[in-house]
Amino acid sequence: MDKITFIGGGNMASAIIGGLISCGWTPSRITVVDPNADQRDRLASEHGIHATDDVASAAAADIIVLAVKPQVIAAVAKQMDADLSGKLILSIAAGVTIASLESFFGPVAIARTMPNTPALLGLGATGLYVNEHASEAQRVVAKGIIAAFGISVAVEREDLLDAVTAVSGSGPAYYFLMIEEMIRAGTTLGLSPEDASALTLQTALGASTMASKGDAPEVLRARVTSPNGTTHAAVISMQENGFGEVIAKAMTACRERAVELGKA
Ligand SMILES: NC(=O)C1=CN([C@@H]2O[C@H](COP(=O)(O)OP(=O)(O)OC[C@H]3O[C@@H](n4cnc5c(N)ncnc54)[C@H](OP(=O)(O)O)[C@@H]3O)[C@@H](O)[C@H]2O)C=CC1
Ligand SMILES: O=C(O)[C@@H]1CCC=N1
Repeated sequence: MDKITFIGGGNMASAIIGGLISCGWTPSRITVVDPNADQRDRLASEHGIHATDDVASAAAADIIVLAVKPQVIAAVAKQMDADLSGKLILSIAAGVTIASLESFFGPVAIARTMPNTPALLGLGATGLYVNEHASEAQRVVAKGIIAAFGISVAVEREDLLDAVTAVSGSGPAYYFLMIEEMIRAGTTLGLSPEDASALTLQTALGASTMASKGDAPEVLRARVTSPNGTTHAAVISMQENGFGEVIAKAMTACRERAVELGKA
């Protein structure tokens, strides 16, 4: 059975580890490396996995997940300073290209991915691009790991991973912001924060569940929108205030930041 080591035990590693374990990975196959003792203690007690601060020890694993900030990866490679032939490196770092990763770790099998935090619930949406050094078996392993915490999309070109970051990697935050703002506005309109929150959250769940059943979002929206009714008034206001433009600009900024992070 393959052993997997996460370098970096922060938000995203926690989400993926939670997903792997709830999908049946035994904790004894999973190690996390993190310099922060509190972080290590939390992950070890929460998941029953091994936690260490010894980055070099990661080279012993079959699969090494790079779950540190993009700017830290070069230092991690220096600390490891090991021949990783035959291993699979799975990077989740935003923007960091396969060319950069190969310059740090050598010509080894690399799966560059872009997951998102709903992985914690098994509801992750992940983009995947695998380099030419990965065998078919390693590609299958990478897809299997991702499948443990949600769906995946294999992109045709590596640069499309930055678009994946703009859609789904950072995407949960856009929905959380929408939820925050709807609760705030509902409260301004007179509801208690508790009621505004309960109604907003159930509406988000209901809408996303309906949208996932196959009908196009514009069709579902049309069914809510009575002629010249209340929804029409709200949607017209959103469109007149540049809602589509706001989203498009935000996602472009996201992709540009991913490209920048890859150059850092
Ligand atoms: N959060 C998200 O939604 C997503 C994040 N990502 C990517 O995941 C990666 C991690 O992000 P995220 O989990 O949010 O970040 P976090 O800051 O939560 O986690 C990174 C962890 O790595 C630790 N760390 C720092 N240096 C080292 C080192 N040399 N060796 C081992 N561990 C180290 C940090 O410790 P300390 O805090 O003490 O420095 C921290 O615990 C990033 O590259 C990001 O682009 C990808 C998709 C989604
Ligand atoms: O904000 C970030 O940089 C990371 C990458 C995608 C989601 N979180």
